[in-house]
Amino acid sequence: MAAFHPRQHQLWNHHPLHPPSADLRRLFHRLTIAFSLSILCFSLVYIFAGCCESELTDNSDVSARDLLVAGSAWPERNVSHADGESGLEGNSSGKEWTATRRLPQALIIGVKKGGTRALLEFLRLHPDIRALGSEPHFFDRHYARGLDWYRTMMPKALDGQIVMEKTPRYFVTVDTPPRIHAMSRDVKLIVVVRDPVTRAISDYTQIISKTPGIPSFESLAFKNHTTGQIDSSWSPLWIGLYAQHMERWLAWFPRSQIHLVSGERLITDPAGELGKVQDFLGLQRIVTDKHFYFNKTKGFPCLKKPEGSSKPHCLGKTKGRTHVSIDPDVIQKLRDFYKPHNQRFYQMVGQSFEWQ
Ligand SMILES: Nc1ncnc2c1ncn2[C@@H]1O[C@H](COP(=O)(O)OS(=O)(=O)O)[C@@H](OP(=O)(O)O)[C@H]1O
Repeated sequence: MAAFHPRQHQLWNHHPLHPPSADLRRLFHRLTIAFSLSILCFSLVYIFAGCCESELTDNSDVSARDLLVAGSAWPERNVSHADGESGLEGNSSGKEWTATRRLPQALIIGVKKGGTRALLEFLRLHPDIRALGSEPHFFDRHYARGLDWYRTMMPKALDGQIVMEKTPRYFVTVDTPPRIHAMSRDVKLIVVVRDPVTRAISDYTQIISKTPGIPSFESLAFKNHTTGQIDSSWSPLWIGLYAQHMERWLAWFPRSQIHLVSGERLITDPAGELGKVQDFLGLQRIVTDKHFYFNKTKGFPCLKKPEGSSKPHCLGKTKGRTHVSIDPDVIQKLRDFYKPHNQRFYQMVGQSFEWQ
């Protein structure tokens, strides 16, 4: 049997020298301390549990900041996952409990090989942006899963933060504009466009790196090499018919709701392009030239001193790689082919990109 502590005894059978009110005061005092300690313990458990949860969920979709801290390359994922967290703790200053998963208010819809990853990763430095790191391919591949599924893919965001994702294939998928319109007629759309000839070579460089031994660029680009007839149905060339794709978007969204980023200027003047994107999104210009430096070895702008790290960082090896070499005659034929398409595109969007 447990011994009865004399002090406990004292509490209930008060000493004749101590009046009952003094005992009660002491009891009250002890209860107050015990209560405060239990609140403190509870809060600590809650805080630590919260931290662990965000660490675990962030693993499935590593944020630029996480990778910068970890010292590895930026992610290039095509795999979607419900826990697409990205830098929540960085952006929300420990306010996770008020953050919710919402449908995106802004989308980077294209173009493939335009510089979409660089744009997304640079935008993610903005505290008012919460962006999914992977490409969810909801409107082009997973639409049947429904908007609730899509919402669960999104990172948690606080009120006032803009939720966004990038899937470059949206730009060229016929069903996508009406589907996005059905989700939100106010969504802001961003397209990074790049010289369609360079873009096609970049695309082919990636394809051949994944499927070595495929036919040469030339044999795929021409229906008939001798007559010089271009095969514009070949995906790397077809994607570059920007006017054709843009026309479908403009049937659903006003021009003012679509912002075009120059893929070329994103490389030569990332801060300038980022400034315009932040204006378009109605955000304060927080990502500025202070964030970038030009890495001569890589030949691309990289992040100078990202938040949470003292080390500069560049995009991974598959971004900004050496292109396969193409015969200058073939390049000229492609330039001639794209010329009228580019002119139509400039007229349609009221903006020139000065591709040759
Ligand atoms: N800062 C920086 N660092 C590295 N690369 C940069 C950067 N800014 C733009 N780019 C260009 O981005 C091209 C890849 O485009 P995407 O990210 O849209 O490709 S993808 O569609 O997601 O596969 C990639 O194409 P390639 O040069 O052909 O590799 C780059 O030219």
